[in-house]
Amino acid sequence: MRVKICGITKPEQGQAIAQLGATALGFICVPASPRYISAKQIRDVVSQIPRHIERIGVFANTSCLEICQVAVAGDLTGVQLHGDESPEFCTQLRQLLPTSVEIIKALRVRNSQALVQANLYIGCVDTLLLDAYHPQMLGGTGKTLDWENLQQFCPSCPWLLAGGLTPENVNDALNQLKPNGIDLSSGVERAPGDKDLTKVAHLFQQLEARKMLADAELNSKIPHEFFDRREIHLPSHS
Ligand SMILES: O=C(O)c1ccccc1NCC(=O)[C@H](O)[C@H](O)COP(=O)(O)O
Repeated sequence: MRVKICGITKPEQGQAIAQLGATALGFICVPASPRYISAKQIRDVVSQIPRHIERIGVFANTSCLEICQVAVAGDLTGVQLHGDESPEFCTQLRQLLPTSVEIIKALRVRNSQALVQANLYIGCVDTLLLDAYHPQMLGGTGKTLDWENLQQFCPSCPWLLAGGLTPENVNDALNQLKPNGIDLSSGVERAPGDKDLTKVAHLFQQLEARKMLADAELNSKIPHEFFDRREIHLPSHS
């Protein structure tokens, strides 16, 4: 499962979080955010992390040109559109960015209409991300979604779950939903843009324990299923 830790601003924290197990680091390229980071600063973080770690720039309501410039200057592997970008805007951006650069469209879920809206982006973007709606803030709100109401959400493209995830509630969320990845920011922070490495380590311990449990369950099923199959394939004596 993809695990994106968003709102990285410090090279040493980016490096430590990559070592702890993040598959992606997120950089907030929205100037109004307390987690804002420039393309030059993104480069400083990126220079400290292994190349296989994804590097996602988060943008909101800016131009395709600005996104493309930061994507190149920041050596990004993906861009996340966190504002009110239309499917047409995403299609235009797709034509301008190299195909290797992932486009993630974030939907801030206010009501069930947002989930219907998700269908409009299929084919225009690579991945969807569901985040909580907040009247004043675009992201990093710490607010959780109503997971129970999301159980029917099953888009025909990969999707990431965001919104108020913490080391304490991540298992609850994943027991109810099966996203292709998760995205956390304020739930693993001391202050906006200042990640708490103890909380990040706790998150990965929780995910590791979950994986071990799933593996153990799978292993306990194998002998039974294997035996069943052998019986089915026994030669007939008739
Ligand atoms: O984090 C911000 O400050 C931010 C500002 C403007 C647009 C998007 C922003 N964050 C987007 C993210 O990807 C966050 O990780 C996501 O909203 C989840 O945040 P949280 O609820 O704090 O885990």
